[in-house]
Amino acid sequence: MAAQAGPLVDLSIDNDGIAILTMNRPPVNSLNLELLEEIGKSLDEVAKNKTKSMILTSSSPSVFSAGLDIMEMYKPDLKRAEIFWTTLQDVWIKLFGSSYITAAAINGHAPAGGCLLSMSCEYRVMVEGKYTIGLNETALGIVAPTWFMDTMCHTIPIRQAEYALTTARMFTVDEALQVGLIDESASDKADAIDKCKKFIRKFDKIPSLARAVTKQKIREGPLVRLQKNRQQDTAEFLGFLKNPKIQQSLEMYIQSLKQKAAK
Ligand SMILES: CCCCC/C=C\C/C=C\CC/C=C/CC(=O)SCCNC(=O)CCNC(=O)[C@H](O)C(C)(C)COP(=O)(O)OP(=O)(O)OC[C@H]1O[C@@H](n2cnc3c(N)ncnc32)[C@H](O)[C@@H]1OP(=O)(O)O
Repeated sequence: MAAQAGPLVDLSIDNDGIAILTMNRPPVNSLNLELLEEIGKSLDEVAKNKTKSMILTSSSPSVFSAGLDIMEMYKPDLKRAEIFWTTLQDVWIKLFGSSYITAAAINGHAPAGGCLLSMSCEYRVMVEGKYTIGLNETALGIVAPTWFMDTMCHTIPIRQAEYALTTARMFTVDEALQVGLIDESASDKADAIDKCKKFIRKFDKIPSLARAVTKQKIREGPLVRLQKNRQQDTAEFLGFLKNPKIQQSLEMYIQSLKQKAAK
């Protein structure tokens, strides 16, 4: 993978007071420990500055995020893997449970953890193109953690979520629109950001405390479930990583990604 140039995230505040959080880990914004830590710090910053809203996007021209960095899970140092997983949990708790308004401008592919980040926002606009979005874990022989599933069930109807999760369905932009996995499509990144801003402006006349408490109450179930089961969730993740069969399939998966990239 290419060496990192520049900061892993960019956090800027526009003239309307909207925070734009841009993931910047070329080539595919795979979520390693350091990127997750930086996303977490930026979410803290947005909350601390009482910014009214945030748009999550990517600096890549074709990938929103490739999901978790496979290299964090392949033959890992178990202490780092534990910190990696708890940092991912923290990021999800901060994003899914945030009181400020959140939207994702999905400017490219969003498999697995990339889909999770976008679904944790309140609104999704995806750029038209040959991009796909979804939770593909079962295709990799693994089970998405319960909170990944809960997040999908908060986004699309439960029947569709069950079907998508069990079949590892990767949705095209049109299919995602049809099922409600995304709210709008856009011609390019600028259009996606504009559409996210239009969504954010819908709240101009809604009292912000009422909005925030309503959001938190509606999202309370999945949040409490993870908060109560964090240790068990982490233990399950580490248990997976210790399984030689999982390590073997990871190795094969990495090879297949590399072969595809080399073509
Ligand atoms: C995968 C099995 C995990 C098993 C873990 C075990 C237990 C865990 C238990 C529970 C956790 C479960 C939760 C998992 C959630 C996840 O997010 S897993 C990650 C799933 N992500 C993917 O499957 C996406 C794979 N990537 C792609 O499909 C494509 O790269 C893309 C995103 C569609 C982009 O395509 P594009 O053509 O633009 O790029 P390339 O494919 O050429 O890739 C460039 C470069 O980047 C490397 N790479 C791609 N994805 C990842 C990644 N997720 N992690 C690390 N590296 C990645 C790719 O190998 C290329 O590298 P290079 O050859 O060195 O250039």
